[in-house]
Amino acid sequence: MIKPPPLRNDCFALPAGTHWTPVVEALATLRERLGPVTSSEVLPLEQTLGRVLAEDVIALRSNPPLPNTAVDGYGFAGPIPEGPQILPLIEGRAAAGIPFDGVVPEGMAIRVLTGAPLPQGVDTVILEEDVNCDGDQIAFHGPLKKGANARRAGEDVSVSDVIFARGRVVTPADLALAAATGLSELPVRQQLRVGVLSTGDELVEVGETAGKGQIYDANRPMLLGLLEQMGFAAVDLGRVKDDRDALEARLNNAAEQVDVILTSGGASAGDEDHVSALLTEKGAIQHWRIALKPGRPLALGMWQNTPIFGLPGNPVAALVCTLIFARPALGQMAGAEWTVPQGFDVPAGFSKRKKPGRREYLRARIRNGRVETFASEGSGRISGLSWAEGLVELGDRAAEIQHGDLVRYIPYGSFNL
Ligand SMILES: Nc1nc2c(c(=O)[nH]1)N[C@H]1C(S)=C(S)[C@@H](COP(=O)(O)OP(=O)(O)OC[C@H]3O[C@@H](n4cnc5c(N)ncnc54)[C@H](O)[C@@H]3O)O[C@H]1N2
Ligand code: MOO
Repeated sequence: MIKPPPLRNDCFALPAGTHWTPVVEALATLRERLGPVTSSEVLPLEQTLGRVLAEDVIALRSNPPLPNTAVDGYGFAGPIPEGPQILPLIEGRAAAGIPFDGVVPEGMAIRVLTGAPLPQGVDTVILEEDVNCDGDQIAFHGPLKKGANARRAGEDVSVSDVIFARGRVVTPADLALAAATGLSELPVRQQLRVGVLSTGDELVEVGETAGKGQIYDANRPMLLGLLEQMGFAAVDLGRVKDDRDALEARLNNAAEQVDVILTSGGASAGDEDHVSALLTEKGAIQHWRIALKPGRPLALGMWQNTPIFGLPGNPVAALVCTLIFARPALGQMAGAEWTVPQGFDVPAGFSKRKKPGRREYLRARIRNGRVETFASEGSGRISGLSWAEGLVELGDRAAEIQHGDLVRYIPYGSFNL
């Protein structure tokens, strides 16, 4: 006679006998094994936003290129001693883009406008609001330090300085710095091509009529959107049924088109979980049981030299695994630095008991200085992903969290979302 196993209330309990790979171990494997696969090109500056720099970048010009005035006012030679001062004005003025070519004699002043290169003989400027002027001379109170209200040539960046390190992702501010230092083009890497494939007999396409037992493919638009926001070239590989031959054919095709493949669904060990089965049988699989909630049946493997992230089908798990595992790994494959998402310790606005021995991510947001979490931890509750503005990360060892305890909150923005 067979006996039933003891009942489990928590479907996420870590069954004995399986090796549960800690998150840090899986991350370390990815970091160690996945290197840059993209080639480089030189692009005009305006096409480089979000691209990864292929080389260190050197300033071709100083910023500012010449000493200049930081304010509208009057320029002269400093320093100026304490007490009332009267200086005669010389004819002419210096404005941004229209320098004054003459020399300002010692003891005289000249009208200057913000950004104007300092004329010869001028190293100090007084703000026009602090001056009385009758057209021929100016009166004001000292003291003024030599160099007051002036900017030194190269005080921000000197010609030949390294302004960006290889592997940096170009930001809008970087476009300003590159332009200011005379760069009209940058050496960047080509975008990493990341394919997204959904698996499952139950899936239909948005816009189609969903029959009984069918659901709309929600993961694909989400994953394609995530990848695009992270700066990768997202490639839609469509959907495939729970059929091993069809999946194999689709993966063969995908391996020729893209640098890396994300699948969702079929990552677990059920009868219809073909992704993990196929990878085990004909590819190579690195990890597929991770001490993580949600996202424990994550498959990390290779198919014809193309890395595959076999994401769990549940949308919440698919998103968490993409942010935690795929994002830094894809970044490194794209030639960028390995990234660790920036989090903050914030008092918990919730209490919770947790199984030690696995890491957990909860959908969360901050209200009134505390982190609140979504009402359900169900991995299919997609609405919680939209409700949330970030994730709470509970470390492997955490067991009991009480109101007011500090917990790690990682805003979506830390993942570039
Ligand atoms: N006996 C066990 N069953 C399950 C385990 C387990 O350890 N033992 N793990 C559970 C966990 S945790 C997760 S997560 C899921 C993940 O399994 P799979 O990756 O094999 O995913 P599927 O079974 O194919 O799908 C799970 C769930 O997600 C829905 N889904 C799939 N693709 C999409 C999509 N593109 N858009 C929207 N929803 C999708 C699918 O219909 C299922 O409801 O396994 C648990 N089971
Ligand atoms: O861990 Mo599953 O990945 O909860 O949804």
